[in-house]
Amino acid sequence: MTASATLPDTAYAVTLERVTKTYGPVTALDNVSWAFPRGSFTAIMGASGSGKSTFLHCASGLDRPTSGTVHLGATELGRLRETQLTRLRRDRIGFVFQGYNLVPTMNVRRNVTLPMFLGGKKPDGRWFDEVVHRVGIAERLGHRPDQLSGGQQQRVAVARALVTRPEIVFADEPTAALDPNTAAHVLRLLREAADRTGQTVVLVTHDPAAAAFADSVVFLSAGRIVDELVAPTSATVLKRWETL
Ligand SMILES: Nc1ncnc2c1ncn2[C@@H]1O[C@H](COP(=O)(O)OP(=O)(O)OP(=O)(O)O)[C@@H](O)[C@H]1O
Repeated sequence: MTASATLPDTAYAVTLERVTKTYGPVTALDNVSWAFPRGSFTAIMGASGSGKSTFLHCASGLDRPTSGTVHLGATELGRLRETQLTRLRRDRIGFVFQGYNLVPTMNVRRNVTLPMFLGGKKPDGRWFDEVVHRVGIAERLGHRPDQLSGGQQQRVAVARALVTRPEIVFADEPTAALDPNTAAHVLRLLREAADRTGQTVVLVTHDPAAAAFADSVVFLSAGRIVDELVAPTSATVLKRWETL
């Protein structure tokens, strides 16, 4: 079985075409099409329940759409078997999700390097040092998650997502538990991931200041994309948000 179909344009890291996701009677995503250019940083905003997490889960292959297709580059996710999908997620995607998903029995160093270990990759020591310093967990490498605050655990999750330099980073409210200073550090790291290494960043946030780090903001309402704001500022995001 061939695992990929060729799209006309693979300048896009992720492409959703007419994606619908229903949960029983609830339509969480309603016929959504969108393409994320490689190296772009996009924020997804919308009211609670508008479908942001569902969008992220479908776009990243964590969940399968009820209908429609999702491509990562030229690879159509719907054609992959579970094991292939798991490998693709591990090798090409970095996740920062609500709830952190840290392994409770492993210390911070092992949690951060886990994706590399699982992928059989050799850790890049310099990059590891830089990432743990920049997210402010360098002094905590020997601690277990239950010895850290919520914000510190969130930073470990961010470091874990960035340390493999994945092609795409999906982040669901990665700065929600952080103080403004640390949040800005994390957002700058994500910005640089797009600018310096051409990684594609998709960030779900409720925070206009966080969205202002992105190249564009996509607004969701009732499972549909209702607007895009290019070159956002906190003020323009807030203004658009108020009329959503
Ligand atoms: N596993 C599920 N089972 C049933 N309904 C679900 C499930 N996941 C999401 N939904 C429903 O789909 C809709 C969209 O949910 P989703 O979590 O994507 O929204 P969201 O915009 O991320 O919300 P929030 O900002 O509150 O996290 C909601 O009505 C939600 O109740």
